[in-house]
Amino acid sequence: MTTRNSAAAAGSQPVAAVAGVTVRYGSTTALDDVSLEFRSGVTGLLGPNGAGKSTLLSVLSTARRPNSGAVALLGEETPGRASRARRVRERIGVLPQSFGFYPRFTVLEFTEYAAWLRRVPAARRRERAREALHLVQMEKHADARMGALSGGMLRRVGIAQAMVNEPALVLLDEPTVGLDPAQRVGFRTLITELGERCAVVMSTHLAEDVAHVCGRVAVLLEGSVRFTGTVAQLCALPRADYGDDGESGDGAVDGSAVEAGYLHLAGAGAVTT
Ligand SMILES: Nc1ncnc2c1ncn2[C@@H]1O[C@H](COP(=O)(O)OP(=O)(O)OP(=O)(O)O)[C@@H](O)[C@H]1O
Repeated sequence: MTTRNSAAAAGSQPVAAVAGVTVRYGSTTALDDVSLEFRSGVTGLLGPNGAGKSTLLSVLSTARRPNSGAVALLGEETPGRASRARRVRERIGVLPQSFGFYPRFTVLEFTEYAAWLRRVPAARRRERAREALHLVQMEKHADARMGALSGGMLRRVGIAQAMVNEPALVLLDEPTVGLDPAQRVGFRTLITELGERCAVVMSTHLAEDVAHVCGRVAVLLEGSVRFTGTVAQLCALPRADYGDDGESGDGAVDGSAVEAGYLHLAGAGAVTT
């Protein structure tokens, strides 16, 4: 049990928004008329395998253009001119579910390479790479080969490469998958810290991740948004009849309450708060 990220629940301006977004892969509709806004702090995208979470992150990263609908990122309407999309991309950090790397690269070389890809000026690349590695507590492994890292260390370097351009928006696709319980706890702390620096959108199918890290949450089921609101509001759904808001006296929620809210939605219509 932990304290929720209150910054995310605050009524700040949206950092990113999608309106009426539909994405199809052939005959599969991965996102169906999805409208969502993302603000500062950590927002969770919660849903089962195939719900459309990764597809939504690919739209938010500008990697995929929707078949229809509007996308606004960091104050810019996209998709639009290539130069505008590139400008936006330079202010976004992405941790995909898996990322490729040359195994003989050192951790520092890989992070500097990510800085180059994100068009960080040459004079600042090394400094930024070191700062990003410090953020994820990997600076003492800067000279280690990428191919020799454990899964948890690789995920940390993955976060470092996502933060190397000092992004305003960070997209994390299932960042805790494959981590052992202790690593997962450490990662939740790290993601909470990221949410204090920039807006973070994190996809997950783990209710515990949402309970520990997120201020707001959107539940996606079969490509549709079934809930948006605070984590406490999601927890309150099954208990609404009793006037229980799912929140303990210290503003904390737990994973089982999030899971109960999530399961409640399986048989319910869309809820927006
Ligand atoms: N490149 C693709 N080609 C065809 N269908 C795809 C492609 N990518 C995703 N899909 C389909 O789109 C739907 C949404 O997939 P998506 O990967 O966005 O879901 P997800 O919620 O991220 O799932 P997971 O938790 O398993 O990563 C699924 O039915 C999936 O099979």
